[in-house]
Amino acid sequence: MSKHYLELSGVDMRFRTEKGEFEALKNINLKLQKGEFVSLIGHSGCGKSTVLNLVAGLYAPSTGGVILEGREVDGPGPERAVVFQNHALLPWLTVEQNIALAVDNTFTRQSKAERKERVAHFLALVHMNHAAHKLPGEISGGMKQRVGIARALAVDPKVLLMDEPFGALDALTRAHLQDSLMEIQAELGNTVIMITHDVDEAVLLSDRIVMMTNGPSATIGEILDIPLDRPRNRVQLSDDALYHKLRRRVLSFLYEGHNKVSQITSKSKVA
Ligand SMILES: Nc1ncnc2c1ncn2[C@@H]1O[C@H](COP(=O)(O)OP(=O)(O)OP(=O)(O)O)[C@@H](O)[C@H]1O
Repeated sequence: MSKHYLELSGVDMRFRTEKGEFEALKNINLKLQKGEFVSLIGHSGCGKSTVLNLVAGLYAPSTGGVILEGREVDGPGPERAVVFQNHALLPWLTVEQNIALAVDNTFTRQSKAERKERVAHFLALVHMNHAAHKLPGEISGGMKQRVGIARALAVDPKVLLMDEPFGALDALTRAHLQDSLMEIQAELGNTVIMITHDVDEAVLLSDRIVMMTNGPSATIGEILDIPLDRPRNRVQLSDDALYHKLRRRVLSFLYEGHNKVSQITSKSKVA
């Protein structure tokens, strides 16, 4: 078994289009440890969602493979839960029922009482017990996103995949949810891959930031370690020199322009 928990190994992704084949990703190599929080950042269209879809098992790589705990991913599975930007809750079910549906489908051998308790636990974890009986149409965008996260976590995924989970939210709600996510991850220790366009969000939440070059044939340009102590406090970090250095490194990567895949993958540390 690979000593890494999750691995993308030599992954290329080519799509068939009307104009012929389009190579979105070229030679993606990434290894994650269990419990690691990794962000993917890069310009629009570089292939971040494609990477996530490959790990989710929604796409099969054209070359290479995705390996989780030594086994090749060959389709979607409950051990890899996805949270999208637009929460995708079923509008005719209450908050509680939305989570219960996922729990009931996954834990078929558990008693009704056990499943009910699980739903309540995850509702409480995202501070949504007070709205358990509301319909998605009756709650705010931030609350819907909390429910989406609870639903994803309630099935005990080994890997949580998040595609710009807070992208559609106002700054304050976003900050609250980032804090909640850090607390939850500290408690549950899920392995997370999150796509974001927000440099501050990436530095605040991540153990490592994976920076992608522009497509076509996008690849990993640089991987930045984020050695900031946890728990992290956004107010304290605003005065932290290392935080600013890391932030600057990501910004300069994004603004340097990476149209051509000229460099081999480098791993950088900002000391
Ligand atoms: N099913 C598909 N068929 C053909 N081309 C695709 C398909 N899915 C993605 N692509 C192309 O692959 C490239 C990467 O797309 P992807 O959605 O992964 O980028 P992204 O980095 O997530 O973008 P954004 O940040 O704008 O969401 C784009 O050029 C896109 O047009």
